[in-house]
Formats: sequence, structure tokens, C-alpha cells
Amino acid sequence: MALSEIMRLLAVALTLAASLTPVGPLGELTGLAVQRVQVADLVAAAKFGTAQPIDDPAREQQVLDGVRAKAVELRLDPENAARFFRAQIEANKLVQRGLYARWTEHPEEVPQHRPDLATEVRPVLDRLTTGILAELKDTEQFRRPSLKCEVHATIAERSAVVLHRLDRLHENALAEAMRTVCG
Ligand SMILES: O=C(O)C(=O)C[C@]1(C(=O)O)C=C[C@@H](O)C=C1
Repeated sequence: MALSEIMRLLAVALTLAASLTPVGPLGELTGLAVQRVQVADLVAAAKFGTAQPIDDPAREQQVLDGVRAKAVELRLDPENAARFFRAQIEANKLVQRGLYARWTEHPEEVPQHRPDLATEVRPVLDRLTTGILAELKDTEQFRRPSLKCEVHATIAERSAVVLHRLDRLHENALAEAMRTVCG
């Protein structure tokens, strides 16, 4: 087989892998948590080198208030949903801090483009919030605290790391994001 054909097949395989969902009943939810920790790269790119701090307690409050309100509409326990989102926010900050450290040490890796936080980045996070809440609803029966849920969560998480080829920073952030998924 020619090298060009192998390269073409490899590219197809990588595209397919990237579009796949992590395995099991918590796969979709885990996939959305992956997207959220990946969007943290854009958040960091928007803030790095500006006066905007990583921690924005007012925005966090706004996110969590919105989550509680939508959870009530969906007949989800609002405090349970807020707990899951607090973990998403901590995971996001973990990535931001990791990238700040990386970019401070290697300024040549700082992204060339600085996206706008309010108009380009937060709308993506807001769309993910809606998707994650819908998945929290769809997976309610799988997420009661049990060994079964922990097994499903581990399978989804490990498969996500492989499918999305997460580096250690994003792998650790995903673990943080999924910490409260069962219960
Ligand atoms: O919107 C931001 O400024 C973010 O940094 C994102 C985010 C989040 O995960 O939603 C994380 C940290 C901030 O404290 C507020 C919100």
C-alpha cells in the first residue's frame, strides 16, 4: 500500500475517532464535559495577557443561577445540577491555570488570536450548559450513587481520553469535571 494511501486512511480514522462519542450510558454527558474542558483553551486565550482574571465569581454565580433555574424547569434537583456545574467550572479553571503556566514558560506557544470572551467564548459555554442539563436529565436513572454508575463513569471517561487524545492537563480536568456525576 502506498504511503499516501496509508496517510489518507489514517486521516479518515482520526476524523472518525474524533466524531465518536465516549462509551456507555454516560458517554454523551462525558463528551459534553470534554467539550467544556476544551473550550477552556479558548477562555484562557481570551484572558491571557489581559486584566481579566481567571476567577470571575460574578460570572460563576450567573452560570449557577441559570443552571438552577433551568434544572427546576426540567424537574431536576437544582442543587444536584449546581454541584455538577461547580465541578465543570473548577475543571475549566484547572485548564486555564495549566495553560497560563505553560504559556508563561513558553511564550512562543501563546495563541496568536485572542477570541472575545463575551461574544465568542461564553456563548459556546452557554450552549454547552443547555446540552449538559438535557443530558443530566436523560441520564438521571444511571447516575444514582452506586458502583454501577461509578463503573459507567470510568468507562466513559477512559474512552473519552483515548477518543479525544486528551493530554494530561485535559485528562485531569475531565476527572475533576466528572467527580460528582454519580449522585
Ligand atoms: O467565563 C469565564 O470567564 C470563565 O472563565 C469560565 C468559567 C466557567 O467555567 O464557566 C470559569 C471560571 C470563571 O470563574 C467563570 C466561569
